Amino acid sequence: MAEEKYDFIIIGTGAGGGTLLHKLAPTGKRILVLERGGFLPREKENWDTVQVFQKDRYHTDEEWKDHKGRSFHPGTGYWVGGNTKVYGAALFRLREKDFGLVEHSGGVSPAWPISYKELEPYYTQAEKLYGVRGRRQMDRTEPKASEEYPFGPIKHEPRIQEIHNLLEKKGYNPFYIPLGVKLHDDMLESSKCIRCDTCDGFPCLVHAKSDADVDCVRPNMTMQNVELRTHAKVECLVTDESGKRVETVVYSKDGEKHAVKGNTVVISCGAVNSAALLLASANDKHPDGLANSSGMVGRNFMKHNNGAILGISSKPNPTVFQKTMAVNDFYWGDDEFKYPMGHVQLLGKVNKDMLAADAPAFAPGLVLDKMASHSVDWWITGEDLPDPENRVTLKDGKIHLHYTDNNLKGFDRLMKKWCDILKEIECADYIVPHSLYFRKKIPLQAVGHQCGTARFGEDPKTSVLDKNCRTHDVENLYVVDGSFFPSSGAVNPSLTIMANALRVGEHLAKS
Ligand SMILES: Cc1cc2nc3c(=O)[nH]c(=O)nc-3n(C[C@H](O)[C@H](O)[C@H](O)COP(=O)(O)OP(=O)(O)OC[C@H]3O[C@@H](n4cnc5c(N)ncnc54)[C@H](O)[C@@H]3O)c2cc1C
Repeated sequence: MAEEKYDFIIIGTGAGGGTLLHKLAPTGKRILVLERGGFLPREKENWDTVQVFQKDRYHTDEEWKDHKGRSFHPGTGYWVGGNTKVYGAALFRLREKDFGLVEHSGGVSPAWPISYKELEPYYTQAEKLYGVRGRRQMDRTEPKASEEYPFGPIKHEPRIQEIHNLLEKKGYNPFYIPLGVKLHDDMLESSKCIRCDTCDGFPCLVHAKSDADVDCVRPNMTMQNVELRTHAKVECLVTDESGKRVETVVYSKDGEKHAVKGNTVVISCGAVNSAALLLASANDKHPDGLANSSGMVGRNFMKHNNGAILGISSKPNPTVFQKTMAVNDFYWGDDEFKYPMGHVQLLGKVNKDMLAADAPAFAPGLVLDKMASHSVDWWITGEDLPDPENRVTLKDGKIHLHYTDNNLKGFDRLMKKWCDILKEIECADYIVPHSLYFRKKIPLQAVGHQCGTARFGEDPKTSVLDKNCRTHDVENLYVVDGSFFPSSGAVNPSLTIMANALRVGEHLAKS
């Protein structure tokens, strides 16, 4: 195994790793990026619902196991850009209170070691980097921002505007989803985004979605100090004799093992794979896994309580680009329930092929088509709480994921509440639960919002990373993907991962 030496080695190119590369590339330091996937191919199948949703074309065919040893296919993909290649690009800031300790009906959501104010400048940078479109001051739970969104909001289509108006009339506060989509509504002829119906959950064939590949990796990969190796899966990290520094990164490519050295090594493989990599790197000095003196590596895995519903009414819904509106009126609870409930947002428009995989429960063909053409489709998120027993382990080199639902009371109330509201405003004669979006038939598959497996904190006994996301135990090892979350809030996680990567990047660039 030939050895080469770099200033920084970044492992993984998703929301965390890709954004970090963007921050570090201008330093001129020698950077090696190792990514287990390749570039996601641009092909007609990018926008083919059957390929994407029924045949899982862009998901890994790897098998993970649940706590009973049953195999399942996780809803995750390995590409340059990571899961941002298929995400819905809803780019939210956590709420200010999410950074403190919050009492939930199901327990406590712990405080972060940094405040919202400390992360705020990096949220602003991340919104600029990913060109977020939105409008401030419509969402009452929105934290104070130092700047406007870089671009105005993506407008609702007529049916959604109608629902927006109906909700407002009832006293609710619908708002525009902050979106990382390169859409210029007023100049569609020159807009990169063509406002189509294959965005949320699909790769973007015309590269009009702001993702870590298009916005961070590609613009930097031709720089002389940056080297990207794709199809390079990191297998383990080897420390020096003291166990205090990572000396060598071992990866496999084209069936061969390679070793590289880096002054600083940053893991960003996604919360599950980063934990797996630390566990796979156990040695004499770190018998329970690298940087795991706390025993917390792999624990406190979170993925949100998620639900999707179709509100079907007699009125057709010809909306094409549907993911434009959200509601946070119940984020912190309501008059009858004093604990947090969660967040409501529109999904990308559901079509008959997305419903088809659930066909035994419904009538096929025309009926599915009719349902899809009359439905308005919603995504509900509640916070799940960190539980040390919800965890990633490795057995015989295979990922095992143990997860038991928690904190469901507020989430269930929100689901019911939202269904009642849709009926009240006559936007749903009936409601159909829709389980396809994250393929929730086997609930564990739904790992899109994975986080928490190497949380940051002040105390090395209860956390894996310090405030700067450096491992407490190994002085040149950092983690910058969703693993660092001590709690998950109830809005989509990516903007927080990106903002934090910029924050950690600044620290690394200075040091
Ligand atoms: C269908 C879907 C829709 C979503 N919609 C939204 C949304 O609208 N808004 C939002 O905020 N979030 C959304 N998410 C979640 C979002 O995509 C993730 O939160 C985010 O991508 C996580 O970033 P990350 O850096 O932690 O991991 P990832 O983005 O998953 O990146 C991990 C990277 O590490 C690489 N890797 C893994 N293991 C190794 C290894 N051993 N060696 C080398 N490389 C490795 C992977 O290939 C990948 O490139 C969605 C997710 C899905 C699946």
